[in-house]
Amino acid sequence: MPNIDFTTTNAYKYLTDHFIDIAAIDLKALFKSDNERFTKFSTRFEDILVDYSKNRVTDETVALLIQLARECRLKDAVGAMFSGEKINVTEGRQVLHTALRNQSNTPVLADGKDVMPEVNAVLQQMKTFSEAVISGEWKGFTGKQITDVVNIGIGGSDLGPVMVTEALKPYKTRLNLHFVSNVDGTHIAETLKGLDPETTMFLIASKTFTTQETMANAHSARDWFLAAGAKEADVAKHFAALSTNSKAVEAFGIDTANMFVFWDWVGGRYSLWSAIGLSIALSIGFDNFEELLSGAHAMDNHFRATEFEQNIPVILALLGIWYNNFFEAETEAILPYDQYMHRFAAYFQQGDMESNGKSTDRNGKAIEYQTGPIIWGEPGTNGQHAFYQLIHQGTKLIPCDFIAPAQSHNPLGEHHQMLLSNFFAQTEALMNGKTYDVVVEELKAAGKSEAEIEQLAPFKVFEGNRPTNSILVKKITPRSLGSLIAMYEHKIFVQGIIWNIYSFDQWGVELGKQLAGKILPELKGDEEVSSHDASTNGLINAYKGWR
Ligand SMILES: O=P(O)(O)OC[C@H]1O[C@H](O)[C@H](O)[C@@H](O)[C@@H]1O
Repeated sequence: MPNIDFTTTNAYKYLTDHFIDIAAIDLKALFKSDNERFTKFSTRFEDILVDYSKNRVTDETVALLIQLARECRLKDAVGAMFSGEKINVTEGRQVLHTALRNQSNTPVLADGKDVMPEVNAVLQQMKTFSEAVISGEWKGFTGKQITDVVNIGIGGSDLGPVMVTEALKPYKTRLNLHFVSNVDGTHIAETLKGLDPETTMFLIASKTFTTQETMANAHSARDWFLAAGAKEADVAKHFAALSTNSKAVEAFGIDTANMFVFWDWVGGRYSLWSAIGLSIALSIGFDNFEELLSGAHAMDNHFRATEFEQNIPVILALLGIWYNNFFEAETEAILPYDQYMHRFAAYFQQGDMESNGKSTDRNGKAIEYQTGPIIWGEPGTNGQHAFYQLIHQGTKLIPCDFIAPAQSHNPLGEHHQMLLSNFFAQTEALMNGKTYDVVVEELKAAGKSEAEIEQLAPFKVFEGNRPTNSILVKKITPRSLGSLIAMYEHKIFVQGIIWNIYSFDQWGVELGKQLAGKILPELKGDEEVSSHDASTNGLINAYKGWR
């Protein structure tokens, strides 16, 4: 793996100087001076059009950013990931989620062994199982068909399946999917309220099968099931496990025939393509799940083989670095104009922030530059009526990705045109803003007095010059969604390479877990707790007094 401090490269030096020029230029002027800008700075991948022309870049910026990627030896890093090098160094693992969707079936080696036969065997098992449950051939303990499936998992064992099943709801089978993640008993209690133990199936989704939240919810689900009169032997008809940890699954009492394995070279937040995607296969049918994999595989091929100049994940990653490390933008918004994609930003909060929220470089040294951005977002148009004020007129620069399908799954009257008119209008408004002179004209036309105009005008000015990417997709289908997800995954990878961090571990989530493990037994008795700092002691003791 390359190991280069990007701030020591020539490209970084050039970009630092170049930034001073670009910071003084307005996006509108860039469009005026170049008729080819849209053609040059937009690219198509199958049914996805990525327009990055509304970014604060010139030909020179893009060329320098690509030089940066070259100096950081990005190509070698891409090769290292796909060919199964142990690039997840701190955990001693390969990073091979791309093998899970390797529909071309070419051998992929991990420790010298081709992983494809195992990958295909699990896919076959998922196909057989999901088809039996969907068709109703699979029966519950009283002989009834399964109607509802509850996926119990958290983090990467929840967010991907939730996001995809929501995004692909138009493809839904007859099964109703539910997701329980939070250890807050409310989550499982509320989910189970409407369900019938005779027709409910549980998928216990956990890479490690040791995660506290998931194990607690899995036990509660089993208690609920057994309390309905089912016997231990009936568990096999209603519980399946998705995990890398066969021993723990057996110890929990799940029939190994109902176990769907994956491997430690699949990162949790990259696992929806693995057995963790069983809830997706049940929700949209196995053929559609395969389409999702195919779409991702097509993007993998694009990422692997396309020159950086036309490589969508590479370009998006470099633009992110431009804002993060030169403009000092702290956040990035993902704004899907598609109600079905309402969990897309939440999904990439884990994908991006757990991957690149690091402050130690690959040499083990503390980092002195900015790494991963804060990712956030909500579907349009709801966001427009909530937080867009700050994006338009606040003091912070927030690069935004606008995503919209050209075709709606629900072409209801003029709804979709209204939605898309907002999608187009927002990026235009963010770029163009509104000048003082235009504001004055408008106020005059509205019959305002000179004094009123003078008083109001400053508040109505929009500076504009705010960068956006527009990602227009012909239609959100399993295939196009697969490509979109893989596009963001690879963007995250590229940024991790440039920032010289390890994107595939997540040590930062451990400390809280450890401390919770220490506090849990202290909550049991009534005695006062004094083993922590004054604040933590005070809070624990107040809780004990109130419960
Ligand atoms: O799938 P599991 O082993 O239950 O892990 C669930 C989640 O646990 C932790 O929070 C990790 O930081 C996540 O990356 C992971 O997705």
